[in-house]
Amino acid sequence: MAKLFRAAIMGPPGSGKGTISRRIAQSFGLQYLSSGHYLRESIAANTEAGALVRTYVERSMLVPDHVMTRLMLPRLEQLIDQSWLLDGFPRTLSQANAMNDLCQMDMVISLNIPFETLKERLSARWVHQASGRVYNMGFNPPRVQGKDDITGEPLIQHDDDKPEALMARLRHYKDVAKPVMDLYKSVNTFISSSILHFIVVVFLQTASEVSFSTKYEIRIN
Ligand SMILES: Nc1nc2c(ncn2[C@@H]2O[C@H](COP(=O)(O)OP(=O)(O)O)[C@@H](O)[C@H]2O)c(=O)[nH]1
Ligand SMILES: Nc1ncnc2c1ncn2[C@@H]1O[C@H](COP(=O)(O)OP(=O)(O)O)[C@@H](O)[C@H]1O
Repeated sequence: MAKLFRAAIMGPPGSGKGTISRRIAQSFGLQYLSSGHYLRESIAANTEAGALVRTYVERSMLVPDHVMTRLMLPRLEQLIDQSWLLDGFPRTLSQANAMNDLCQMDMVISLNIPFETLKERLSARWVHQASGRVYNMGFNPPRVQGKDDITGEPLIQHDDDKPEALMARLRHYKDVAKPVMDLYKSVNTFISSSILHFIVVVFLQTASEVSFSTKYEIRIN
């Protein structure tokens, strides 16, 4: 059996985690698992658990660790014989420790993006609320302005993507992410975006059949 590959991507809001990980997963044939997606699914299911999750997500607060692990770990257990890329999980040390009890990660990618770039990207980010599909008026605009490509439903902008909210979100991200990064650095599974840039460039040079990659741009600080 081919060796399995398990990776996670980390980065502050607006760093491009969702955008790049969907593309990496698609081109390397990995299962893509997004914590945000499963949380939105749980909210849409209108259960008691979903109602609780909603109170956190609506305020851009981290959902409690025990709720997150109960949501994510069973899904990972089902994919025990597959390769995957995780977006948005683990986000805290407690989540990373719970993950480690289930399986070892082969690679953790951290996107390291300058503040000014995050600000620009988030102010131009439009999302389709129900699916979490993300657009950017400059980088990957929708086919019809203000409308989701698949459903045609209206796109929205999140209040906390505004520049005034960004500094606090970033500070919070750094506080929570640092112990997680330290953990993965200590077991040598950690790569920063400059190395990721190198990997993607090599990939571009060797996988010319993957047309999306030629359009991808990664900024490094
Ligand atoms: N210019 C540019 N924009 C990007 C890039 N990657 C993502 N974006 C846009 O930046 C915004 C944030 O990306 P997203 O994937 O939602 O970031 P996340 O919050 O880390 O998951 C979105 O509007 C994306 O369309 C990139 O490499 N270059
Ligand atoms: N691993 C996690 N732990 C706690 N809360 C999470 C986690 N992943 C996602 N969330 C919650 O879901 C929201 C949306 O997540 P996501 O779609 O990954 O967007 P973003 O990258 O902008 O935070 C977050 O603001 C947070 O409230």
